[in-house]
Amino acid sequence: MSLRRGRPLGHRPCCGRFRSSHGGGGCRGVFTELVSHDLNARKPAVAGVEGDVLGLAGHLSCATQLPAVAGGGDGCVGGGDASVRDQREDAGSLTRVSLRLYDTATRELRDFEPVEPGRVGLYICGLTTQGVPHIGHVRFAVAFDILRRWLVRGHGYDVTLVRNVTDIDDKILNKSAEHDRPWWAWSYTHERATTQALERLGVLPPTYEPRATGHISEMIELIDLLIERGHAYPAADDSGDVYFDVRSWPDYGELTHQKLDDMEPATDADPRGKRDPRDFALWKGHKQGEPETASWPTPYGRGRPGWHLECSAMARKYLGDTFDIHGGGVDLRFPHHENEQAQSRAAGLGFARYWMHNAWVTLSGEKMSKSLGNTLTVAELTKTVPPLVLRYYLGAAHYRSTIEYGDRSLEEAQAAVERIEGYLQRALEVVGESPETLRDEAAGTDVPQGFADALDDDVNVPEALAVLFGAVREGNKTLEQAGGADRATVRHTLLAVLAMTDVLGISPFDPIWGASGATGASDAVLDALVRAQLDARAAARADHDFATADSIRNQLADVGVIIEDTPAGARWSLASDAGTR
Ligand SMILES: Nc1ncnc2c1ncn2[C@@H]1O[C@H](COP(=O)(O)OP(=O)(O)OP(=O)(O)O)[C@@H](O)[C@H]1O
Ligand SMILES: [Zn+2]
Repeated sequence: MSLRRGRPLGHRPCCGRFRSSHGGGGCRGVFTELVSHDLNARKPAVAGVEGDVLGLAGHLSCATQLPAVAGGGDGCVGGGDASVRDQREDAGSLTRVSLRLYDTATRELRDFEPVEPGRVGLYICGLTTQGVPHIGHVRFAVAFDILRRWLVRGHGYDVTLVRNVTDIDDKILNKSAEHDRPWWAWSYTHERATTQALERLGVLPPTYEPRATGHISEMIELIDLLIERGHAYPAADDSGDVYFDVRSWPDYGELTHQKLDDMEPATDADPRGKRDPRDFALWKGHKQGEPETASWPTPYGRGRPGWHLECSAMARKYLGDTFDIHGGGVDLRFPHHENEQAQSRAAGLGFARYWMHNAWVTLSGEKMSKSLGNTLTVAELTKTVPPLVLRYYLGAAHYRSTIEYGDRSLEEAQAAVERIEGYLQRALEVVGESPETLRDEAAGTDVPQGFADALDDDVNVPEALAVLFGAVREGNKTLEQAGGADRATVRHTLLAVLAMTDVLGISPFDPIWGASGATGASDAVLDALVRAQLDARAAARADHDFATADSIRNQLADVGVIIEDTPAGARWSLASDAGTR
């Protein structure tokens, strides 16, 4: 394959099937409850970073809308069409433009070109293991999981994903002390809870998941470098702190487009030992009353990592001095990411070339947050909502749009998942194959052009879903054709839908849902049991024993199993409140 303009090495062009049949139409059935443009950004510690930080204004005219689930989406290509306009390169063949990502540093959509052809280094800031994760906490992981899948599946990149664990900080020390637990036990308990929550939501494990406390020597190395270059200094008092000297770095504020002179020190900034109250801690000296085990020896005295420094040190170790994408929640832009970038660049490193930030999950317009007490934990919510539905819910909105939590929007997500699942099950019946036998083939199937274009347009999942539901609608039409559906046509659409659900991490047949109790193994057992009942009912009807047949039907209905009699036999599904009756 020859190299094409704007396409990285390893980029796998998609086949272009379905291009015209699923790409067009208007935007129908929007989830207005689910998504709003209200960024509701928490006020930064300094002046000057408010406004359209995620670059939404005027850009996502359609990206914040989800396709109709009841009727199938009609596609939603109007809003983002400038970026999905194909470039003609080879005579007679259309190829899509290359991947474009919204870079929150430059505040524009940029063509994505990796440092090293064919490879992508992606760093995302993971959680501080101070508590069990709520659904706001895990949104970033779902959003970047979709990006990662698309980089691999759509572009053939070899992706190294690093998601750190902040396993020591003030909050962890305070909370563990409150609960009379060692800080490391408290931290590890919540690291496990986080891993379980992410696994439950089908988030693929990162390539590396480094803990801050395992990278002290890398941090010291970076501090030494910064001191040597005149950008850091040990505190003037004997606190053992080491600070970054913001005045020594003229580009400080570059990431969030602020000037140092316009910045005010954070209200909780401790000025003792600092040259400037805006200087931030690279290293925190051990304080009296803190556990000895929460400090490590350094040339500057015993202490523990500063939050910002750990990410710079771990990104460098696993991704190199310069890497491709750095991501995280929008609230991390300042001061965390600004400081990460300043200290890394001041140390002579290139650091991240693209910055991506996801918006918040809000409840009644407020950021879902432990401190506000308006949280819903993943563990609690998935007791009543299938993890697949929650995954769909968190991933379906554009990553730069706020998700306002609401029961209705969760129900809509459930309906969307059921629509996909219902279609896939019917199509599988017609082709007479199982999801397991089709898995490998689906993994090698190209996704429709419109779907690829949407994801190449700054991971526009709402638009990609519109294409997916367009295919489901077409697939359903084919299945309903009088005289029986053509098997080859059904199979073709079935594979395309399976491929699309794979990319978004919402394939109902992914074994991960079985492990977490949503579908899969437990469903297979349930299916066998219900089918045995349906066979008994069919036998009763054949014997004209309608009382028994009705009784079986009623028993199933009582536990939430809905039966639909079709020319091909009885089919069953679960009512949305099954299991809670
Ligand atoms: N409501 C939310 N919506 C989206 N992302 C969130 C939300 N709350 C936290 N995050 C993200 O979770 C990640 C980890 O955050 P962190 O562990 O610092 O918790 P936090 O922001 O202090 O949460 P809380 O306010 O609930 O204590 C960050 O990337 C942050 O952007
Ligand atoms: Zn970080």
